[in-house]
Amino acid sequence: MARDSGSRRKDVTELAEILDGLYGTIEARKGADPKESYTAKLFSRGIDKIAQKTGEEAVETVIAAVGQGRDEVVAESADLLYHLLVLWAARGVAPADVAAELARRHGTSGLEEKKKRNE
Ligand SMILES: N=c1c2ncn([C@@H]3O[C@H](COP(=O)(O)OP(=O)(O)OP(=O)(O)O)[C@@H](O)[C@H]3O)c2ncn1[C@@H]1O[C@H](COP(=O)(O)O)[C@@H](O)[C@H]1O
Repeated sequence: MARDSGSRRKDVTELAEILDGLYGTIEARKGADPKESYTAKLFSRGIDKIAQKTGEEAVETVIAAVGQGRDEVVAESADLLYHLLVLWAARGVAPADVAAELARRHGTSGLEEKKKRNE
């Protein structure tokens, strides 16, 4: 059964808090020992490797979406979100930057926006 908007808001707030905490942990791993931390290992390998891993996780998520169960979609989505946050941190993008961009788009139809882009 679909969750009501109050429950959905609570879920989204919880997700935002988790992502914010995870982003803080990721930032704190900059300069940490790559032998002690997977995040530090990714940072030490540079943006090309981080981008490659993020792409792989995106592909694994869509493969799960079309051919696997809900649990696999959830697990691959968590991997993807983690790697996306590492990519943001590597490029100096804060969650607030993406939130602002989504807020700016909110209420504008995707089709309308596409039309403006092609004008
Ligand atoms: N959420 C995650 C998370 N999700 C996925 N992963 C790692 O992402 C990797 C993906 O697996 P792959 O098999 O694709 O990659 P791999 O073979 O290990 O790596 P490559 O050799 O391909 O580079 C696994 O090692 C996972 O453990 C994560 N690693 C860390 N976190 C979070 O980051 C925090 C900090 O972790 P550390 O930096 O390791 O302390 C942890 O407390 C977690 O909260």
